[in-house]
Amino acid sequence: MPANNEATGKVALIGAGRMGLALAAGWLCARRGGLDSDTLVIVEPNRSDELAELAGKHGIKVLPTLTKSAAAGLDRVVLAVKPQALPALGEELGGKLPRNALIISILAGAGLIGLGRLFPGHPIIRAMPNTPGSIGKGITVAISNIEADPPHFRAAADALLKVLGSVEWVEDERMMDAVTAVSGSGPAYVFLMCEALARAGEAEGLPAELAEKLAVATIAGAGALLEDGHKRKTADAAALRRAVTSPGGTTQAALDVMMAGGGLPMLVRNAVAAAERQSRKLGSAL
Ligand SMILES: NC(=O)C1=CN([C@@H]2O[C@H](COP(=O)(O)OP(=O)(O)OC[C@H]3O[C@@H](n4cnc5c(N)ncnc54)[C@H](O)[C@@H]3O)[C@@H](O)[C@H]2O)C=CC1
Ligand SMILES: O=C(O)[C@@H]1CCC=N1
Repeated sequence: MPANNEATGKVALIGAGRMGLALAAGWLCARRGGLDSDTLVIVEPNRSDELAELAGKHGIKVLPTLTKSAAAGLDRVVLAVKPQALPALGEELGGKLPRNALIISILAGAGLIGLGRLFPGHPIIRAMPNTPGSIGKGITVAISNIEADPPHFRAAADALLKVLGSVEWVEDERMMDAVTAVSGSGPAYVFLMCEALARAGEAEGLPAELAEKLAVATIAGAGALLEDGHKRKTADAAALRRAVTSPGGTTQAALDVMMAGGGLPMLVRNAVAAAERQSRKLGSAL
């Protein structure tokens, strides 16, 4: 791969499900991505309508499996299959990839050592994005193996991952399972909260459509306010929560219920611990 010129080489995306499609859509967006039909190949055995539409619009080749000719000249290979599919994928790709091709894995649990066994000698980056990345509002945390230490590898990965939003780098791989549990899975916790808030509104007599509208607007608005307070360093989540909570008021009544006996903080603590354990378990099975 040419040093300091991260966007010139050929990229293969292996697996175009939810996350793979979000990545590909970002790369093919002229303003953000910089890849085109000459530089991107997608490997996906199950063509969804979304994939067919995206590939058709940009003239991207979609292959059911990576051929030797498509692998020639690749400098970055992004793995976006389920962790359970990784061992078979290692065998499928083994020997086909150019020796110095950078492997970028977004698989939950899959550690650098295990990936290194499947792709020996390759520079490898383990990354954990999240679904808000599909609208450029995600956050990805990444770590590289020793072979990918030279800065141009990180720059090459950054260029691909940044289409999803911001990218943070860590040096201690043990953090990746916690990252997966917090920001990788985290959107689901917020969506569950939204579902629960809408259902509670309905239970209090609101029409379903209005309850859902209120729940969505409240979560989206609170998120935007939180992000603004964080960026401008004016208010954190606790300060914003206190600003809603009048003494003896309605919010206090609700928060008393949410905090009773450890309440929501303890539930979230236990939930994140379960996700972190599951990430390690997925990794140890590889
Ligand atoms: N969905 C999420 O919120 C996040 C998922 N991840 C990770 O991203 C990876 C993909 O997740 P999703 O996109 O949600 O899954 P998905 O199931 O939507 O997509 C996986 C795709 O891989 C394809 N596939 C399977 N075997 C293949 C092979 N040998 N070659 C090429 N393609 C193959 C499947 O047909 C499928 O379309 C997982 O490892 C997950 O841990 C990471 C961060 C967030
Ligand atoms: O649930 C999962 O395993 C994946 C990883 C993070 C979000 N989804």
